[in-house]
Amino acid sequence: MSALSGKVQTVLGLIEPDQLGRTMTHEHLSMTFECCYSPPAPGDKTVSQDHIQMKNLFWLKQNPYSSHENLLLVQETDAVREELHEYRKAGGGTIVENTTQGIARDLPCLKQLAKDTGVHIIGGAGYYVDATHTEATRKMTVEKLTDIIVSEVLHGADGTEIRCGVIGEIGCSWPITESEKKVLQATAHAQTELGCPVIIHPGRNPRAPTEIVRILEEAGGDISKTVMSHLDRTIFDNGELLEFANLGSYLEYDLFGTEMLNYVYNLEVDMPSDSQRVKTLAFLVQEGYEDNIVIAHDVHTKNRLTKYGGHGYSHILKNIVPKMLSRGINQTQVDKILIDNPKRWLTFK
Ligand SMILES: CCC(=O)NCCS(=O)(=O)O
Repeated sequence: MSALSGKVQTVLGLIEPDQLGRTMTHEHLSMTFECCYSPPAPGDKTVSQDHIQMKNLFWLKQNPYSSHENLLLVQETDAVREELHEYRKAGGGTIVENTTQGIARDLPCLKQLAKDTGVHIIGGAGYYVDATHTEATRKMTVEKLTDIIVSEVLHGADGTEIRCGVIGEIGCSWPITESEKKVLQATAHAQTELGCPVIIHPGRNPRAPTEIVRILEEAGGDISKTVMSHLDRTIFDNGELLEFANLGSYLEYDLFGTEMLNYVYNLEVDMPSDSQRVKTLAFLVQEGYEDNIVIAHDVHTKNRLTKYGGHGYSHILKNIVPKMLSRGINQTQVDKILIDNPKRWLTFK
C-alpha cells in the first residue's frame, strides 16, 4: 500500500475520490498542436493565414489543423479560466488534462487554473506521439522511460514539484513506431509499480486499440485501469467495437462537439456527429458496457473554445446529457459515465 492508494492525485495534491464529481476524462487546458499542422488546400492559403475571426469560423471548424494560430491553445489561458468557471456552474467537478511531453505541458499553469476556479485538475505523465519524441527520448531504454514516468507521478514533472495523477495521453501512431512501443512498455511497468490510471491515444486505424492493449498486457499493464481514447474516430463497426470492448479497458468517446466533413488525418474516416456518438453510447449501454464508458470533448485547438464559437468544456453537461436521457440512457447510467467510472479509473490501487 502506497500513500497514493485509495486516493486521486490532482495538481493541488491528493483528494478523496468522492470529491471528484462530474469528470471530463480527456481535455487540454494549455498546449500546442503544431506537431500536427496540416497544410491547407491550395485555394485556402489566404484564409488559413488570416487571424481567427467571425467570417472564418466555419472554415476553421472544417480545417482546424490548417491554421497555425488555431493550434496555440497555450495563448488562451484567460479564456480557458472563464470556461472553467462556466464548467463549475454547469455542475462540473473535475477535468483530466491529457497534455504530455511533446505538446508543451504546463503544470504550473494547470495548478494556477485549479486554484483560480476550484475545478479539480489532474495532470498527465509520459509522452505524446513519436513525431514529438526528442532524439534523447528515442534512445532511452524502457527502464529509463519507466523511471521518468514514475518520477513524474511520485515527485513532479518538468522541474516542478507538481505531480501527475494519470499516465497519458500516451501517443501512438499508425503503424506504431519502435519508440512508441517502448513508451507503452514503460507505461505498463510504471502502472504496475504505482497502481495508477493510464490513458492512451491510439493510431488512426481500427486495429490500433487492440494492438496497443496486447502490448500493454504483455508488459504487465492493468487493462481494467486503462482508458482507450478517441474511439469516435477509430472504430466504426459495431461488431469490432464489441470485440474491443470485451478486452476490458474503458471506452472513451472524447470528441463531443467536433463535427467535420473531412478528417484530414485519415480521409477514409467519416467523423461522426454528436447524435451518432450518443447512439453508439446507447448501443454500448444496451450491450452491458455502462461501467466502461467515459466521455469528454478533447478541447485541443482554439476554435473549440466558446470564445471562438466552439463547444467549450460544458457542452456535454449542457447539451449531450439531455440528449443521452432522450435516447434510452437513464440517469443512473449517465451518472456512471460522468461520475462513477472516472472515479474508479482515477483512484490509485
Ligand atoms: C493532443 C490532442 C489530440 O491528440 N487530440 C486527438 C486528435 S485526433 O487524433 O482525434 O484527431
